[in-house]
Amino acid sequence: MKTTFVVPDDLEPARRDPAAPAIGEAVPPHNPRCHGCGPDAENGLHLRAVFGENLTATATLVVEPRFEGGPGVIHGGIVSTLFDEMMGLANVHLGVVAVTAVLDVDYARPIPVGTTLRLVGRVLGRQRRKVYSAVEAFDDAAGPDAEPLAAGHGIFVVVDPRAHFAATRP
Ligand SMILES: CCCCCCCCCCCCCC(=O)SCCNC(=O)CCNC(=O)[C@H](O)C(C)(C)COP(=O)(O)OP(=O)(O)OC[C@H]1O[C@@H](n2cnc3c(N)ncnc32)[C@H](O)[C@@H]1OP(=O)(O)O
Repeated sequence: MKTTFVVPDDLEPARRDPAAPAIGEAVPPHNPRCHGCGPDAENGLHLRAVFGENLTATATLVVEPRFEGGPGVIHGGIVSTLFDEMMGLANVHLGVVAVTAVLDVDYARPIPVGTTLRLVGRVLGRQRRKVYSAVEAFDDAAGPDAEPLAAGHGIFVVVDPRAHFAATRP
């Protein structure tokens, strides 16, 4: 991967919220209308992630023809959306509401329509209100040792949801 994103080497460890659903359980959608994970989002991605060890969240997704950008390959904006969401879902381990401030995507390989992607989001650590997270997308058919097709990093900032969404929540 050739990203220039810098992960600080002095991150504080992130701690799992004891009240979060157990490892192996589904990550609950944070908003039923969310384009990434909401079950009620018409035309949404409907990601279903499961909590894993080491502050990870994992999901699989088939690259449908409606996700096409270049001929026969996924649109880069869809990859960005998947990455934003998968890191957001991994952050649910922490029991905080954190919104994306920075999203960095390394598109390493073209991803053909029809690929089943395995997406793994992971919390790396914290720095005050910032949560640093990472994500990788693999060809699920390529086996456990395959290199990622794309990878990303994000900085999320913990907010008070009542104040942050006060003006926009329906
Ligand atoms: C109740 C249920 C609700 C559920 C909702 C769940 C949502 C989850 C969704 C999940 C999935 C989908 C996710 C989505 O799609 S979330 C949707 C996309 N994101 C947004 O809409 C966020 C828009 N931006 C903002 O609201 C503000 O800018 C935020 C809140 C991010 C910061 O403004 P705020 O005034 O509050 O904070 P601050 O300025 O004091 O900064 C605080 C710290 O952050 C650092 N910093 C800030 N910006 C940057 C930057 N660009 N690069 C590097 N660092 C940055 C800053 O240096 C400082 O660090 P330090 O000084 O400590 O070192």
